[in-house]
Amino acid sequence: MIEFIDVGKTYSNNMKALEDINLRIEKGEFVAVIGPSGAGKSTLLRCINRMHDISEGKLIVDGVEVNSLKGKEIRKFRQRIGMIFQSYNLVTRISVIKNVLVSFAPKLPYWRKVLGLYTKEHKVKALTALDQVGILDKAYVRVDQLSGGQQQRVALARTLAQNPDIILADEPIASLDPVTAKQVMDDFTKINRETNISVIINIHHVEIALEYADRIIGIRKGKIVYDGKAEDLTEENLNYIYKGQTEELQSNEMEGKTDV
Ligand SMILES: Nc1ncnc2c1ncn2[C@@H]1O[C@H](COP(=O)(O)OP(=O)(O)OP(=O)(O)O)[C@@H](O)[C@H]1O
Repeated sequence: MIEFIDVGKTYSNNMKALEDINLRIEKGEFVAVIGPSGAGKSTLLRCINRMHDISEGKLIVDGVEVNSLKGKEIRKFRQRIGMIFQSYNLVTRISVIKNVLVSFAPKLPYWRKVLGLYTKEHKVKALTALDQVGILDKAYVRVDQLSGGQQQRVALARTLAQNPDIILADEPIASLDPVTAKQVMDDFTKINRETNISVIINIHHVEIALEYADRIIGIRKGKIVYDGKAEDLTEENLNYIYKGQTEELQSNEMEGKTDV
């Protein structure tokens, strides 16, 4: 379970990115975080795995108070949380399987790490993860020979091989065409249903968020302005989540500001 209690996040430039966040996400939920650009979606996600430190309140993940973790504890904690990015974060000049095997590197003794010697068990786990996302046949292909959607699946397989409790995906389909985007979202759904891993996706495509997620969290100016079932989200709710942006654009246009 992920619990935000009165969480706030202010960046060092005094930008208040999150304010009064109170949130509880149970194990196995499929949640989409939506909101206008700059609303705080990435910040929210990245606080969960301690890529960013919170400035106020408490953030508890499976009983662990995230901000109390230090050094090695943080690395161990992050092993339980898979992170998927828009840019895939793969090493494109090496094979698919080698990219997936990287997820075991933190657990390897130094000499094995240096020599890139993974165990048979690791290889089986990596191949199983590739099978789960439907690209087992690409295991020995170089990543730069794959399409964007296939590369995102490799990233997902790498995360799965790590056997996480939670997957955080920051704009995972932003660089994909609509058909491939849906295939990748289907993968997330399958993983979520089959393994009960919690999936939290930060996403710009509202219609895809509504189609795939069970729960929608709408953020506007660092605050949660909607938290409920996808099927209960109304046009009015959506206007409220995104309204601020529209209003600001209009008022900036009226004031003659074009740099927004
Ligand atoms: N490292 C940082 N230092 C300072 N300010 C930051 C930093 N990262 C984000 N911000 C600011 O915090 C606010 C929230 O940013 P965040 O990236 O979380 O928004 P977002 O909703 O994910 O936006 P987008 O959809 O455009 O990615 C923005 O105003 C942004 O400029």
